[in-house]
Amino acid sequence: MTEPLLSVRDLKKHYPIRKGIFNRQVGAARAVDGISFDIERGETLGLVGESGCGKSTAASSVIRLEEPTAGEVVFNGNGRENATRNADGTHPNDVTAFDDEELKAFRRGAQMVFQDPSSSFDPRMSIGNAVGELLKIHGMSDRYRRRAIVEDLLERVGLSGNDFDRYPHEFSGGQKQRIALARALVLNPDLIIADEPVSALDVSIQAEILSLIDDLQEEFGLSLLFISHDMSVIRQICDRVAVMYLGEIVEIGPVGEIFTDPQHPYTEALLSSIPTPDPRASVGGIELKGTVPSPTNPPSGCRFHTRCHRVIQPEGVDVDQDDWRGLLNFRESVATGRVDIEQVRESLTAGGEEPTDRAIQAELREEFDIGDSIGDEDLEEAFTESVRLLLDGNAERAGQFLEERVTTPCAQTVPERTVHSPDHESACLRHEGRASAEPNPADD
Ligand SMILES: Nc1ncnc2c1ncn2[C@@H]1O[C@H](COP(=O)(O)OP(=O)(O)OP(=O)(O)O)[C@@H](O)[C@H]1O
Repeated sequence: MTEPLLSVRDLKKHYPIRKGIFNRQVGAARAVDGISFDIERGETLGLVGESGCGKSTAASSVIRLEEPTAGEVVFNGNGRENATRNADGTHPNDVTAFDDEELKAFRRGAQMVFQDPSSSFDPRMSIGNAVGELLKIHGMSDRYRRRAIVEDLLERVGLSGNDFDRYPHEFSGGQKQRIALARALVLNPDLIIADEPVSALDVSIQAEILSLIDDLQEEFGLSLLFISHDMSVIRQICDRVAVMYLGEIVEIGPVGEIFTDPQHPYTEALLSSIPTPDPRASVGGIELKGTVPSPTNPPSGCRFHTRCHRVIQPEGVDVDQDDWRGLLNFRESVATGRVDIEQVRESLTAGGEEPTDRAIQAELREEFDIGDSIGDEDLEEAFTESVRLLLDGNAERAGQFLEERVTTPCAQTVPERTVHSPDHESACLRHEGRASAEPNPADD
């Protein structure tokens, strides 16, 4: 078996949070919190997730635009193929340990393309010089040779060699992204990391650029790490996809399988948000409410449990899943002081309704999508009793009461990775008991 071009193991990037006059560290934003994946030669791996999941931080940590907090990034390109581990277990191709010279060489072999092509160019530099700049930096002093290489590349990305002397403002967004691709290719890299390369472009132009990336990948034998928040873009361009949520990879597998047989509820929810003519690929109707929580204080257990539509019910309980989700949301809102009984009273009165205790309870049921009666005596009692405590002005006790009575395993246990088929893994407690993935050596 050939070695992957890139092997990322347990990569972490934690940003320190500092406070006070002594700038003391009081916590950390765990933007990337232990991710592992490989990219084979010629392969495109997608990294998908909502805004704030840590995709860009992952990309810039891989390429060392940011210094990773921990983990290993083994890059076997640039003539560094077939290296073996050192006796002390470190790897000679570990980018995180490269010195300046090795880093410079690595940056020849791994290039980045960013979302906004407009801000990636100096408006005073011709696009030919912008594309050729890296050749100069990396030692090619013959400017006629540089020009010939750049003109050829401009043609390969669908522009003309005659565009060499033109300036960025003379080009559209799509054309600028073509120029950015030419610039990324000029040093003949093995890997391109593209961070949302089409999301700033019109939909009609997106397809053209995706198809260009596809062609270039084939022509140049490139590997790609392709970052996007958009599942439909991922489907068009990627071979495999890693789904990222709050600093972690929750599912990884071949694109075809992930689209037809998603295993993690977060993947289902992302898929559900794209319109598709293929009924097999649609898991419609799942609404991802709210936003990704802060990585400073991620939820316990499975990080997705606070938004998950499949969150597990306690042993022996079998109530309507929407009621269960609603009850957990209610518990969370009470715990964080976001249920304001006075406000409910006022809004009932403003609507011409008498704010009786019963009306307030009904209003809360509606607000949290909890049915008229939860089909489990204990849970129904937990709800009504906590509302009674809130009505009595005892919010703290209501919070404690719900915490004791409304619990899900998903908040308590960190899910292990489960293998569904070769190459397809996810981390969800619902699959516990099925074959676990081989332990990741970097997790030790
Ligand atoms: N320098 C920083 N200091 C503290 N927190 C940061 C820093 N940079 C990013 N973060 C936090 O890390 C998390 C991940 O951010 P990141 O930009 O990597 O996510 P993303 O998935 O790429 O989202 P987007 O598509 O919006 O860029 C976010 O919560 C963000 O606020």
